[in-house]
Amino acid sequence: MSASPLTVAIDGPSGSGKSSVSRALARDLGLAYLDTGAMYRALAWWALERELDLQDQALVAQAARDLPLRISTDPDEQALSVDDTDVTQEIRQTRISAQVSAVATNLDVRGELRRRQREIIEQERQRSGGIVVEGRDITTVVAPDAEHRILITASEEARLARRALEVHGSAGAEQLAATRDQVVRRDADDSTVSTFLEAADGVVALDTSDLTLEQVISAVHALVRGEAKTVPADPSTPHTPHQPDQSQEDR
Ligand SMILES: Nc1ncnc2c1ncn2[C@@H]1O[C@H](COP(=O)(O)OP(=O)(O)OP(=O)(O)O)[C@@H](O)[C@H]1O
Ligand SMILES: Nc1ccn([C@H]2C[C@H](O)[C@@H](COP(=O)(O)O)O2)c(=O)n1
Repeated sequence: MSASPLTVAIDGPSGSGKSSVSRALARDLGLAYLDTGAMYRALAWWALERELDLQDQALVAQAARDLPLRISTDPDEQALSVDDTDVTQEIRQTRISAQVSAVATNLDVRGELRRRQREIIEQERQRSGGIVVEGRDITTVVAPDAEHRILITASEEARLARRALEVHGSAGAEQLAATRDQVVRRDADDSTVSTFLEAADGVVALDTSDLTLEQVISAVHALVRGEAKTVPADPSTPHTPHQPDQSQEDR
């Protein structure tokens, strides 16, 4: 356990590799791990299970407040349950990936899930010495004061290929086309409410398009150890201390 509590905030678009990298980092450093995307997926699963209209903003926001969610913060145990039903596998289904943005773009839902995320972060800073948290708005809104803030990016082409390989076992034209909705359309929808396609001020951007997963994990370790320099998003502009992003809804 490190001497003072540590939060590592990691954001990035779909298929950039943030979950794989965050889990590995947490495991290596003996920290807790929080997959915030899984929380949005769990809510989408529960709302669909209860046959709610995902377009009904007030109804889905109430579901978010009522959501009986338990999520593991152990990087070695991907476990998530809703009302004692284990949904760890079900939330990864294509039908959830296809519809989750409808709940993730509901601002009242975001307010409630962010509140829960901050609570978990605080608990784990006390209990485990720190946490690696990943999502779309962690570096900017959920934990803008995190000790380390990293945006993991990759070209659209690389992200499509990674996801196609993961879901379909190959990245031919047919598989890439089938993956497009889960990556490109979803990012377009999700980026209407969060900034994760470009690094905010003070956030280190790491382009992983041409890196293996192992190389990315090493690069992130170096950043956290302080061996790599923290750079502003645009190296041509002078670095100014981070101010929490006031432009994004923070409820
Ligand atoms: N640098 C890399 N090179 C090759 N494959 C990678 C790399 N990083 C991750 N992957 C693979 O890409 C796939 C997507 O990775 P991962 O699930 O970590 O992405 P993500 O950013 O969390 O996506 P999402 O937000 O959609 O859940 C996984 O199969 C993972 O093993
Ligand atoms: N902090 C977050 C985390 C996730 N989302 C959205 C974006 C996705 O459509 C969905 C599921 O995330 P994934 O499991 O694919 O990483 O949740 C968000 O808006 N903010």
